[in-house]
Amino acid sequence: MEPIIKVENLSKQFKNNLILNHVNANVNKGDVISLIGPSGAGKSTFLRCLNMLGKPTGGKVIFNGKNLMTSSQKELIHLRTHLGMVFQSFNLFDNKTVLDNITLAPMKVNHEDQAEAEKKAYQLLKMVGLANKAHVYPYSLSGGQAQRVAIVRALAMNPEVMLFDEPTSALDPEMVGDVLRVMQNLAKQGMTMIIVTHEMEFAKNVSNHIWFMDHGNIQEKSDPKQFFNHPKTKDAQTFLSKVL
Ligand SMILES: Nc1ncnc2c1ncn2[C@@H]1O[C@H](COP(=O)(O)OP(=O)(O)OP(=O)(O)O)[C@@H](O)[C@H]1O
Repeated sequence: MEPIIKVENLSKQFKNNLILNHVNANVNKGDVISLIGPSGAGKSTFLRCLNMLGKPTGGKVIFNGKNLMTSSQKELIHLRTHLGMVFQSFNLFDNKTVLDNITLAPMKVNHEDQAEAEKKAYQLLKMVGLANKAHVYPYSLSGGQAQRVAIVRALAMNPEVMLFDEPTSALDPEMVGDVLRVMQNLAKQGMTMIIVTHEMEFAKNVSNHIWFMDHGNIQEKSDPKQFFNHPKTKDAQTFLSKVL
């Protein structure tokens, strides 16, 4: 089976700092990958390079056989709809209702008609326990609710891969479980996911691959059991001794 995403020698330089240093990785359909590592390792930068939100300075990202590095802006807008992204800070439109937040891109970019887009939005809101929030504005949502709406908004585009950038880091502790449960259900349904996270229990119990990143490279790719019980590199051992 061809990987959905192939990352080849990916580099990202900010001024004189090489933040990503020739990263290589493959993502297969159905993979649930937790990308973990110390602060400043390059995890968010890597994730943003996968969908070209941050333009890499070298290497390739091949998504379904297409090299995103050489894709035009127009192609990227289309290709990005297949790579849903959820940010730490929700990024909802404050002046639009929850329903409009969710249906905007499916109607504008995917040219769905309103009835079709709204039907799907209601189904997805129901799935995340927010069916009664369709007509409210984001300011009236808790952080946990806003993040579940952000997940629904990404799902409404029928993505093949979901990218999560520390989706629970900005939440009050009591909200974290609601969001992680939604993500766990997505994983169970077979969604291909890459999650930058500091939630080690989630990484251990839900993902089927751990990518440990430090100093701009993925230093270990393991299954969770092996990684948490027998980290191979000194950097991973040091990291785990601090976070566990
Ligand atoms: N736009 C930018 N300009 C300059 N340097 C940047 C920029 N974005 C990130 N960096 C630097 O790149 C490095 C990696 O940052 P990144 O946010 O990818 O790390 P991270 O592993 O996600 O960390 P954290 O867990 O704290 O979010 C850091 O040293 C950061 O200061």
